[in-house]
Amino acid sequence: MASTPSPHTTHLHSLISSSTNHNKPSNLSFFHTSSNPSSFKLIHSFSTSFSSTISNVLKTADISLSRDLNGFVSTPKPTILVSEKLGEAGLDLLRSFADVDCSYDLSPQDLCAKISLCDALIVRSGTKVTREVFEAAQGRIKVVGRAGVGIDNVDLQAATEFGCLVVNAPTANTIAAAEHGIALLTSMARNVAQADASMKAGKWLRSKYVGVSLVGKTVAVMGFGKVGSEVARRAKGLGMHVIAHDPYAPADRARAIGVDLVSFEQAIGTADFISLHMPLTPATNKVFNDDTFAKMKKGVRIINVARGGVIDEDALVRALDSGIVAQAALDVFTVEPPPKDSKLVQHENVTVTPHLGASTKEAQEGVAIEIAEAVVGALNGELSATAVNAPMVPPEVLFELAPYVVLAEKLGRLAVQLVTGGSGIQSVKVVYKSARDPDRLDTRLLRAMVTKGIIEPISDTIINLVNADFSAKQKGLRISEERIIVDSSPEYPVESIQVQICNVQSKFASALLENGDISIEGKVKYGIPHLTRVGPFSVDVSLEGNLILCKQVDQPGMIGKVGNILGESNVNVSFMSVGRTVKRKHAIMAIGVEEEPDKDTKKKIGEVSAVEEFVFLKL
Ligand SMILES: NC(=O)c1ccc[n+]([C@@H]2O[C@H](COP(=O)([O-])OP(=O)(O)OC[C@H]3O[C@@H](n4cnc5c(N)ncnc54)[C@H](O)[C@@H]3O)[C@@H](O)[C@H]2O)c1
Ligand SMILES: O=C(O)[C@H](O)COP(=O)(O)O
Repeated sequence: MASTPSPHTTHLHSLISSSTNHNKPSNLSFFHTSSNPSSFKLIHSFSTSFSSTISNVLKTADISLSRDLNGFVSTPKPTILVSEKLGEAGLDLLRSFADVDCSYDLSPQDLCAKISLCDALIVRSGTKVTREVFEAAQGRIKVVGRAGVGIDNVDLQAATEFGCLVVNAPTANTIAAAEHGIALLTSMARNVAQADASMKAGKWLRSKYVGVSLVGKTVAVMGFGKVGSEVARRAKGLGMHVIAHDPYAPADRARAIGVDLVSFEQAIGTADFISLHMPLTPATNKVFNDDTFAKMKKGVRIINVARGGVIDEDALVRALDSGIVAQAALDVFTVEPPPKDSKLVQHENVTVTPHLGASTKEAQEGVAIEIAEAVVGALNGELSATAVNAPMVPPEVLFELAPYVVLAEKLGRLAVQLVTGGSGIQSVKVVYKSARDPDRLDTRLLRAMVTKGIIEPISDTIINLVNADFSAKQKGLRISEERIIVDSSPEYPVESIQVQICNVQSKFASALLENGDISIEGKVKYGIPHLTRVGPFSVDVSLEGNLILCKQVDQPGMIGKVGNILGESNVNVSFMSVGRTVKRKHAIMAIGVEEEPDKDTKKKIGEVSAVEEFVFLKL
């Protein structure tokens, strides 16, 4: 195991892959700025120099998975523990390669007892792969395979710390989940489950179970990803009007199937049915709560085949009791299985299924094959396209790039927060200014970090060096790169990094360039990442804590006014910088703050007469 990582190396650890695939072309492109003779063009598949750099890194890394796996592969037969039911085709594939131990329904203690004898573990959503499991494995376990999409039952941080690769099977159960969503939608609308139960209890209640029709009704699909878009397609086939909310879905993908992308408020305020398909992330945790139920159309019907945690379940019971929500159909729960006396499960207007979304024969066979291939490949030391974490690598390996790695992620994270919800991000450009010869500057790690910064806040996928390009492609996100050679010291790998998000609307119009792209730029100064440009405005603040960007009329006293408001609310200002394009016209202030200002404080800043716009950004 590696020595304790520094904050910088933690980022590196999270990005280093287990091995590299020299054959896999990347979607990376470098573009030429013809006006600038020192820039260069390379429509790129991984360059030889790059591949060998990474490869060498992995070969020399004491704890690289490559090396662990190479060592492991030389042992006669690995052991794979399968802790939940897996399709036979997947099991056959595993058995042809390893000793397979199918032990279902293990207690946490039994799992911990077995794990030190296993090289890989395959689970579904029912097994909690906790830090204790990795501790108990005593370094033997190399791969955890999640036979499905959601990886919220695996402690990814612990897996990464213990050098264990986690892979999932993200595509094989999409249709099954979408079909289950539609099954719940239609059966809920016609009270199928309730009517069935009443008949089995000897009753014949024709007038009690009059349903509602679907044709012409509006369904809001919340989360327009793989499952959401398939649900939308099917709902259109039922004659429904389909709208969707997904701040990060491309509008043209929605348009192609006749779906309007709308804001969260519009979606929940106009829909007759709301179908949930977003991942469980800190941003979506309990996003359906008392406040949001109150904004819904009275009598709305809710379907959840995503994750229980996106709904505040107590609030849903209240909304059902008050009639705001007429019915709910739920496949997933905050705690699974839910308590037997759960008011939600027992509610007469609620239809429930025990997390069956992915449970069709076809999906389970598909998932089993997908995960078996991924686990066997990983045990053979191959690059996995569905890796969701990465093993740790010693800090010295990419020490030089460490502060730039942090800068790249923070710029991505900041840029994505400047996008107005509903805009849909399709194209991102990363511009590196460097004095280095291009062959001596490996930007794949930096690009992966920008990708990580952009995607992680909007997804439950952990982005690393292995899966950054794959994840961007899956989300329809094109990341292009430009390198501009500048006349400075080649001692430093990068002079500046600029992140541009193309053709989107921004919450903070001052971050837009003339061509309509959001643009932010940063540098590393004394080892610390700094924000140095927002749109056309130069600033200089270190990227630590949180940030307020504020555009105001360039006049005396503005720093004091905003500073006072923050001070009165006990918000500590850590850094501050003012930039302007033309004297006495407009300026922007970049203010580093340690705490997030509360609603009132933000309101007061917005009310300062010379403040034209401002935004709070989490780093
Ligand atoms: N019930 C089941 O058995 C079952 C089966 C498959 C998938 N799932 C769950 O369904 C969900 C979707 O799976 P998927 O394969 O479609 O994933 P996906 O990543 O393809 O799609 C998720 C979409 O949600 C969007 N999103 C992120 N944050 C959002 C927000 N705040 N508001 C609205 N949209 C947001 C993303 O941009 C993305 O387009 C996941 O939670 C997954 O675990 C459940
Ligand atoms: O995230 C998923 O893939 C689904 O929730 C399916 O979970 P399961 O494998 O436990 O059925």
